[in-house]
Amino acid sequence: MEREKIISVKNLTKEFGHFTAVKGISFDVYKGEIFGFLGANGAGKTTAMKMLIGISNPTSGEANVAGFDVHSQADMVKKSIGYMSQKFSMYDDLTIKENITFFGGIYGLSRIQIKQKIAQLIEELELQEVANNLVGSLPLGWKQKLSFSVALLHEPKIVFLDEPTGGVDPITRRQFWEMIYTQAYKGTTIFVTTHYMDEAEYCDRVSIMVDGSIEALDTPKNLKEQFKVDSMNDVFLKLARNIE
Ligand SMILES: Nc1ncnc2c1ncn2[C@@H]1O[C@H](COP(=O)(O)OP(=O)(O)OP(=O)(O)O)[C@@H](O)[C@H]1O
Repeated sequence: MEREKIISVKNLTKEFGHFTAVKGISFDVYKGEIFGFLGANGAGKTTAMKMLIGISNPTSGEANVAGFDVHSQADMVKKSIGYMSQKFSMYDDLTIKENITFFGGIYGLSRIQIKQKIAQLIEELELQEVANNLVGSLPLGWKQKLSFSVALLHEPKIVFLDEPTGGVDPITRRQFWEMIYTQAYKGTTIFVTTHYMDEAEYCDRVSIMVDGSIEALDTPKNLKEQFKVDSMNDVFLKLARNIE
């Protein structure tokens, strides 16, 4: 059976004046896949992701996300996806319940749906003791898990995660990845950027961007074989060195 493409990108390009940040990238992502979008600082990952979530117009090329064209149907793209940015995006001065209520409203959930989601999330994340505490008082790892859950409130087909685990310890990162696996198992597609190469190993497939171009794209296993190394970290280093 042919796998369902949920993201399809062809020659996608973004120029800022004379500088080309994304240079004609092409790739497909399949339903339920965990797709790692890697690259060094400044490689163009965030710029590419912004085009895929419909908040930045491509200079040229095409991208279809969840069945919608990012250029002409950006509003539909936004409704079909969840997004969690590098910068934690909840309100520190609202409680956990208030944040869920607020974002549920933005995503168009009814009052009953919001109530159900609050109960569900508080139980799943074991936040019973702190549900009425300000989000600002939570440890970063908890905020990130909550932020991920909030990005999924409207049950999007795809969730885009831009360096979701920055700054937390390996155990918390591992717990975060358990949540990602659970969600992918339910059929949600996960598009994730990360700087942590151990996390790249957890992805179904990984693309590696260097200076605006995708220089490698395959499963972690195949990439390690292709570059004749034992870890994704070494794949990354070898690729960056070859390009220089
Ligand atoms: N609005 C903009 N105007 C001009 N240049 C920009 C703009 N946004 C990004 N750039 C440049 O495009 C390049 C790619 O930036 P981008 O943020 O996409 O990289 P990245 O791979 O996401 O890096 P990081 O991991 O640091 O977030 C960088 O050289 C950056 O300075």
